[in-house]
Amino acid sequence: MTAAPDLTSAPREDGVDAAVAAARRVIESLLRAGGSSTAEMDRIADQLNSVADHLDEHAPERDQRMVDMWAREDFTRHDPVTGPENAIAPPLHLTARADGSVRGVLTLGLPYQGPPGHVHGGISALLLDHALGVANHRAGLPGMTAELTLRYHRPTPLFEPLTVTARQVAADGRKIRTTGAIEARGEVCVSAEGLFIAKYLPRPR
Ligand SMILES: CCCCC/C=C\C/C=C\C/C=C\C/C=C\CCCC(=O)SCCNC(=O)CCNC(=O)[C@H](O)C(C)(C)COP(=O)(O)OP(=O)(O)OC[C@H]1O[C@@H](n2cnc3c(N)ncnc32)[C@H](O)[C@@H]1OP(=O)(O)O
Repeated sequence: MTAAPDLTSAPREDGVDAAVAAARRVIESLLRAGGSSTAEMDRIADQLNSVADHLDEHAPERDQRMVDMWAREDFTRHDPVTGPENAIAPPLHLTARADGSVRGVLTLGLPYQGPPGHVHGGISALLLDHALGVANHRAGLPGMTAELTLRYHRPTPLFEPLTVTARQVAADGRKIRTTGAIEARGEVCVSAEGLFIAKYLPRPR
């Protein structure tokens, strides 16, 4: 069986992707440790600030970095859902399925908590907005989100595999209709319907 084609950038094991994976671990570890931890937080703050200082000293100008971010035709590497260069991305890795839909599996931890032990509704909305956007891209007719309607059927668990799916279902002129869902243990936790308008802002040059 051949692997499903990638629609988002698979993280590499070295370079910035590895540093970003470490940063995600730091975010989770800080939240896990919390205010009553015996860890030396003042020292940790100094260390983290010195890492950030080093990164800033070696970063390109922001305008140049924006051009770089939008130079690729296939995947974005910086976005807050799938981006291997973005430490706030879970990240979600999406692949194309033969039926035209897109699919990814991820497990969310403490940084994404809303209700006790469950995923924040805004995080579910973020995942679905992006997955619907990637489904539109895959269908060859991308657009900007004009409306996103979510139904929260049941709480979405942390610490368990979640399956995110999306597909473009109709296009009428510039109006694109796209649906998606987040499932856990085979049950739909959140479903989404989106209206997208075929338009994109110019890329930085
Ligand atoms: C260049 C592509 C980039 C490629 C990069 C390379 C690799 C990328 C690879 C993968 C990335 C894949 C996917 C990306 C993933 C996720 C994308 C995230 C999506 C977003 O995160 S995106 C940010 C949030 N999004 C906004 O920030 C939109 C703000 N907004 C606007 O920018 C305008 O508002 C707009 C554009 C929506 C419409 O403006 P407009 O001027 O173009 O169109 P206009 O108003 O003429 O409407 C035309 C017809 O749509 C109807 N219509 C319009 N809006 C409607 C609404 N809300 N409800 C119901 N109907 C509506 C009208 O009623 C009319 O209908 P009719 O023709 O029948 O009269």
